[in-house]
Amino acid sequence: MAKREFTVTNEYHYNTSSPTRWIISHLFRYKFLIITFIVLALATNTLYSQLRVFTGSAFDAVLQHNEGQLVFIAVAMLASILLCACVDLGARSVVQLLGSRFARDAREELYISLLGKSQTFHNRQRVGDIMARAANDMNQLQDMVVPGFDVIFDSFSSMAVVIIYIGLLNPQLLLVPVLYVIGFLIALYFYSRTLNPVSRKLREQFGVTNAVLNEAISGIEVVKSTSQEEQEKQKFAENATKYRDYFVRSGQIQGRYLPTLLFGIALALCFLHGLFLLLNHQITLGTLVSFMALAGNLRFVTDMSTWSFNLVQLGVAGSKRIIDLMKEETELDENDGGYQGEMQGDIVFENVSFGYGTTPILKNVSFHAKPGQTIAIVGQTGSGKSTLTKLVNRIYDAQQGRVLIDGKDVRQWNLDSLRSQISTIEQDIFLFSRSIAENIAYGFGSKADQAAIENAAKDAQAHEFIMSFKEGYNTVVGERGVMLSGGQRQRIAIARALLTDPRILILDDSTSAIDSATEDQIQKAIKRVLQGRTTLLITHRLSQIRWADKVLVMRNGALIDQGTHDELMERCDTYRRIFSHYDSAPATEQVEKATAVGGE
Ligand SMILES: Nc1ncnc2c1ncn2[C@@H]1O[C@H](COP(=O)(O)OP(=O)(O)OP(=O)(O)O)[C@@H](O)[C@H]1O
Repeated sequence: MAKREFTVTNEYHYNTSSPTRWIISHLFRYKFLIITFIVLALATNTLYSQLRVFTGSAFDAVLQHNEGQLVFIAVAMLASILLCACVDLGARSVVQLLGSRFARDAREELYISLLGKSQTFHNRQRVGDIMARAANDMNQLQDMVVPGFDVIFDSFSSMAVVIIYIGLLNPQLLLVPVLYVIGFLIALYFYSRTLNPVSRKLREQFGVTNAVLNEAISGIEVVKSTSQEEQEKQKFAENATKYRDYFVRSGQIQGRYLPTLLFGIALALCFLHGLFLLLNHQITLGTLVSFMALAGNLRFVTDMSTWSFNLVQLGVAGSKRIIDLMKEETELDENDGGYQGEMQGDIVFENVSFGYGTTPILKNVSFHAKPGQTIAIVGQTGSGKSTLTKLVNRIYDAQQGRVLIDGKDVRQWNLDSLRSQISTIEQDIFLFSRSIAENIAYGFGSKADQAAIENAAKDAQAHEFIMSFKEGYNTVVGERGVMLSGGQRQRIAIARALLTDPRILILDDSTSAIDSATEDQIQKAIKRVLQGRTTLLITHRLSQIRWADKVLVMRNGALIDQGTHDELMERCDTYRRIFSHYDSAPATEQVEKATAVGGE
């Protein structure tokens, strides 16, 4: 079984070895619905064919002036029509239920799988492509069952029933229909084979087109500010054209569909053959009428097979894309049986090296943070400060060396237990498009009450600005929290961390452009959130560095020195360069200057 960072209890496991097996394993969860549908669909087709036979019998009754039989046939036809309508309604409802359950289960399966994927996986994937698979390919699955499978089963069962009925009328009449069915199946096989690769490419191109659109819309601010609408338009047009070309190609294949022509010829031959048997007194006129009406029923399967097979092909192509996504390798495992203790917050980096690809980013980093200590991390931009913190809660794993928490390698911890006791306040804070209260309570689930949320917000210096909104804590913050300023978002994130009360806090406070009143509030909030937990604090602010028990100085991925602010001022050149002009300029500026020096 593939590695996963998240699983749910009692999860149903589907066979993902191939698209067809996956579809079957989904559908077979609902055997009762399948059997009911098969029985009802067969009953509908039998009743429908019986109606054709009644029509022929009515002709014979008219020719024989048998009024009694004519009345009986009329009543039987009416009853059959009513029964047929009811049974058909049942069949359609059951298959709809089957299709929607299939789509729901598949959506849930994909969603759980995406939640369980590692950060490296999500870095690789384009969001637009995932969305295309999750939305459009999923819809394609539902269409594959209804009307796809529904129509295919219906037409093939109708074909079988028609052949049986014709055989019962007179076995000699089977000659042309059977030849037609054989020809039809061969043509259908070649049709599917030609259409299959085009359908697959069509689905893939849809994913690419969607990803391009998604990127342009997500980065709309950059597109506008750099006046690159034309470039984006062209890029989209190129992809949309490719999509259209596949669509046209698929249409051409459908247009060359042979069975429609075959059917016309077969119907004419059926009539000739029937006429021949009639003239030789082997069948009655009524039988000929029934035969032609039954043969006419084959038109349904001929016409429907073009688009219903196309739907199935698109569904199978969509299934393949969904399975491929679910089967994508992920690097970390949830480690269900791992260590689950209450965390003290002791962090040790032991000769840790790491790179995102082949280029090393962190080189042989070692340090120790005791429970409750605040460790500031400073260094030039791109020196690996954020990367270092990402190894603590296993967003990534160290490639060499070990990261230990409370003396245990993070890889030995149960992932959920590890991550739930570590909070991160990123530089680029992500808020969900939900209410402020929900955003603060995120990570605490439904356990947080309003009073606790408000207390956390007060401690994070956020209560005041939240109350200035008309809807207070119920204000919805817009996608990614766009309705809030950077400083406001940061305080919401601090409130979230205060509420979760983690043992280890990772705080990236590299933002600089904040006015002094807000700055003051943020400083207070950060000072409050540091209390009582081990904190890794990425910062450019001297005031915060002064609170730290230890400062780590990073340069080009190496930890070049560590100690208290005073010790480092005394012995570390790079560090001294950072703060040598502190008296007059803000710390951020100093770091920027030092970055230029440090990078030399
Ligand atoms: N997801 C990623 N995939 C590939 N490379 C990455 C990824 N994230 C960061 N890097 C690279 O790793 C290096 C270190 O980045 P990191 O974000 O850790 O630096 P930093 O010191 O936190 O920088 P800053 O102060 O600008 O935030 C950079 O060269 C960056 O390009």
